Amino acid sequence: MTGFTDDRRKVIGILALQGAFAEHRTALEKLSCHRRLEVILVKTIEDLSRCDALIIPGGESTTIALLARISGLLDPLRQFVKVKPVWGTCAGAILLSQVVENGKKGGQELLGGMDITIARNGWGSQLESFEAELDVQGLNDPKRPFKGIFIRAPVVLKLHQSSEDHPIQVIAQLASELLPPSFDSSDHSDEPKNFVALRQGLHFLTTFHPELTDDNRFHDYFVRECVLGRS
Ligand SMILES: NC(=O)CC[C@H](N)C(=O)O
Repeated sequence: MTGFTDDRRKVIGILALQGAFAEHRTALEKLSCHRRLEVILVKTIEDLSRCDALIIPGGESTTIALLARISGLLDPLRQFVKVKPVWGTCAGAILLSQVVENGKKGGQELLGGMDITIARNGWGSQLESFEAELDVQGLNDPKRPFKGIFIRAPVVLKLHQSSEDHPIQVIAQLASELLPPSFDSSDHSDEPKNFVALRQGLHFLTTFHPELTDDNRFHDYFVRECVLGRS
């Protein structure tokens, strides 16, 4: 609503079915603006209904989706994604994607939200886990690189055509020379395999784990741009 100021603290939920949810809570609590936030762990439909925004942590996307179905959260989460800001990290990024490749045999349930195709475990067994400095032009203090921690991370394969209202913005990239050999220049397509943090409209995804570092610039970005910036 134009001109409306909301003095209530924003409630940020962290989906707490499986994975690195506790680390996200710690990172949010260290933000300078944390007094404007209430951070809650989300395990039930009632928890979700209190949230103004949600973080879906890393872990195992198939397990998180299964537990969401069992706890009756899957459809409420799909509704939530349509109207409120969501940040997905790693497994959470997979859940936020529209299409997954290399998903679980027999199919894998997604929430959608970001118009992209993502490859689960996209780095393969060769580079299951690695750390790399990221170019973070979309963050505060952009000249300072960010240590990206990638753990069986997904790879963004394709940005789908998105409407002018909701363009996809690249927030962080991995230097091309850090891509595994299977992604080198022999692949002449312009698919964006080095895009590791993207924003589209309300939503934000990182294919790595900012919550496992002491650098909370991605948490600051999500809160500032997607949550508080909307009041
Ligand atoms: N660190 C992670 O979140 C790993 C994601 C995991 N490979 C999945 O499919 O969900």
